[in-house]
Amino acid sequence: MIMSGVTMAGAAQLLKLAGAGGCSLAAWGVWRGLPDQVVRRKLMDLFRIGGMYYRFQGYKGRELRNYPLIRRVTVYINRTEAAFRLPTGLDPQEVMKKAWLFRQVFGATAELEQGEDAATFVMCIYRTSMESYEYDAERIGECVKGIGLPVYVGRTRSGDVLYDMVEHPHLLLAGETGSGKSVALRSILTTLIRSCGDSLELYCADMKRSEFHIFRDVAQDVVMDAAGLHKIVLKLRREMKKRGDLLDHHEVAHVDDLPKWDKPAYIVLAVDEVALLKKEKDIMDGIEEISTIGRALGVFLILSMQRPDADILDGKLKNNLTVRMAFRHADEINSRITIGSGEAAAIKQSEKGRMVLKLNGCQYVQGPHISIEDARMLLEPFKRHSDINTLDVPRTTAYEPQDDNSIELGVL
Ligand SMILES: Nc1ncnc2c1ncn2[C@@H]1O[C@H](COP(=O)(O)OP(=O)(O)OP(=O)(O)O)[C@@H](O)[C@H]1O
Repeated sequence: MIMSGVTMAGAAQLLKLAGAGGCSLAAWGVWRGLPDQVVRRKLMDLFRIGGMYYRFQGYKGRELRNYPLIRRVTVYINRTEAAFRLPTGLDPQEVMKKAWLFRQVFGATAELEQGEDAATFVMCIYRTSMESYEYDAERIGECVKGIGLPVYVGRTRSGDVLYDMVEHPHLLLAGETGSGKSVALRSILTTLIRSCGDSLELYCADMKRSEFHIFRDVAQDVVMDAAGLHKIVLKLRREMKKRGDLLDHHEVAHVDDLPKWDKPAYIVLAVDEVALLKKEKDIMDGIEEISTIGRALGVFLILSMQRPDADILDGKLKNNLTVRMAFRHADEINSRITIGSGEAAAIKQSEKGRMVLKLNGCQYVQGPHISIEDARMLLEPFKRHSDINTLDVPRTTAYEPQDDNSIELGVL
């Protein structure tokens, strides 16, 4: 419900002052104090401080500035909205990069959204902050129904956020210690396991040796050190070679286009604290290779790290990790490495599980909370009671490649 740009009380006060012939200065003072006017002034200051204007030369070479045009400021019961349009020549990316500044000026509940028309933006200042909430397996199960490889991210004020890994393949989670990465990984993997069943083969590598043990006997393999991960990477490399041959044999470009009887399961490799593998060149090369060719072959990555490490994220791997979840970052520089803007540094320490999701633009999302005990209970029905590792078992498919020895074990 709209309360109107000029609040009722404010308008009444304004009229009273004007009607009584009260000094116009007082009326001006009241007008300036109206919520929408305060927002307009603060926005103009923000454009100035943030250099969000188009600079051009005027008469006698004088520098002139063309600022964004504030089209409206509307005060609703639960939020205040301000819409503005950029002047021609000002790059919208420059504004998106400085989205953190809107939170700094208007508080933690301010969010910036880019309109369909690239030059229009809407900033919302909500009255309440996004609340944390518990993982509800039944509801989330309903939400993700029908999605091939669903990643349930969390909630914004306008509803649930989820996506299909098949369309947006490789994911990076980054954030400082205690920001909520492990809980998010737990929730994402629990949802994947529960919704995909046999169409998913999960491999987990926990470099911190902290909690992936809950996926033992559910995932195909859970390893806690570099040597174990090295073996998995080698297996996946062989599997990718097989799948490449399979696509070639059926003359299709993606595993989803294979006939049903010959379609392999999706593979997800989740690595917690990948930065600890920085010196393991073989493993990092293997991970980079998956990020490059895995998509069409149905092999996907979920990587997490505390500090976004520029060495690891430089180059190919960073470009291939198309979806990023940036939990609280220590500073703007780190946040820029992860999502290309400083927004993740504006997340407060108390906002556990809050992230900036970079997927077709950036948005703030609150992830659900799930305890280790609850995850263990939800995974119980999916436990294998024998020790079958499917990549070791020959697949019974219609097509079996003849030459499978072209990749030497031990050499990546
Ligand atoms: N979505 C959430 N909702 C509410 N509380 C959360 C959420 N996520 C995390 N927390 C709280 O924050 C604490 C730390 O979270 P978590 O262990 O996931 O951090 P982390 O980023 O993995 O830290 P580290 O890198 O040190 O392992 C949790 O024990 C939990 O109490």
